[in-house]
Amino acid sequence: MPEGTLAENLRVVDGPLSRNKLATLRDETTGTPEFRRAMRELALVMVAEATRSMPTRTVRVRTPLVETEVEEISGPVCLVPVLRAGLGMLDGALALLPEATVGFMGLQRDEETAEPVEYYVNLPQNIGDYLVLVLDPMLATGGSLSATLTKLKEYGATWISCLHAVSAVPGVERVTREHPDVTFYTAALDPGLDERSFIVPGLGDAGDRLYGTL
Ligand SMILES: O=P(O)(O)OC[C@H]1O[C@H](OP(=O)(O)OP(=O)(O)O)[C@H](O)[C@@H]1O
Ligand SMILES: O=c1cc[nH]c(=O)[nH]1
Ligand SMILES: [Mg+2]
Repeated sequence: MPEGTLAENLRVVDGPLSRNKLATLRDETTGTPEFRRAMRELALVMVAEATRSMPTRTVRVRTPLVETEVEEISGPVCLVPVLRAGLGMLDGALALLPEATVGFMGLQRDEETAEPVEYYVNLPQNIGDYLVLVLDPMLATGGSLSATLTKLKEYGATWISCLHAVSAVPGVERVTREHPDVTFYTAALDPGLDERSFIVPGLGDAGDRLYGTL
């Protein structure tokens, strides 16, 4: 997906700060504590960007001087980390959105087929009332995200944005086409996948690097 042909619902968040965090994440010499910290900090950047498109409402407050109009995000937010690796972005997201509800989507790719296998789902029943932010550092084939979005829509979610550290072009093409009503934010857009469906250049297995299970 060369520049200029990016899907309309894809935003590449590639300012100096996210590039800097990605540099740490991509480097194979980065150990688990530093990797975890960089992922948390990248989540702060991504959430700040993704919340720009959230609807707001005007409310009145009193400053120490006068009454004035201010804006606040109009609606509760539900964060949905895709287990495990999505948990690496949760703490950063909660730092900016401390009142958010958290739903969980448990998926693990089959190592042979790279197809996602669902093992745990815990989402609010009234998720249709929420602005939903899906957290998952890696978007590779798009299979895990596609399953997540299908499940969220089955539960009634309508406003959904997805936040990723690294996305591969084939996966992005799939999810942006299948879900034109969802907005996808990624810090990096990598060209492809290897024979095991790992993103190249990528950063390796995000879950293993976050939790030391290499
Ligand atoms: O786009 P896809 O091809 O579906 O690949 C992306 C998925 O792979 C990783 O999870 P993984 O299955 O490794 O589980 P883990 O987070 O528990 O390690 C990642 O966090 C995504 O959920
Ligand atoms: O490159 C990849 C692909 C899927 N999951 C990961 O953690 N990394
Ligand atoms: Mg993994």
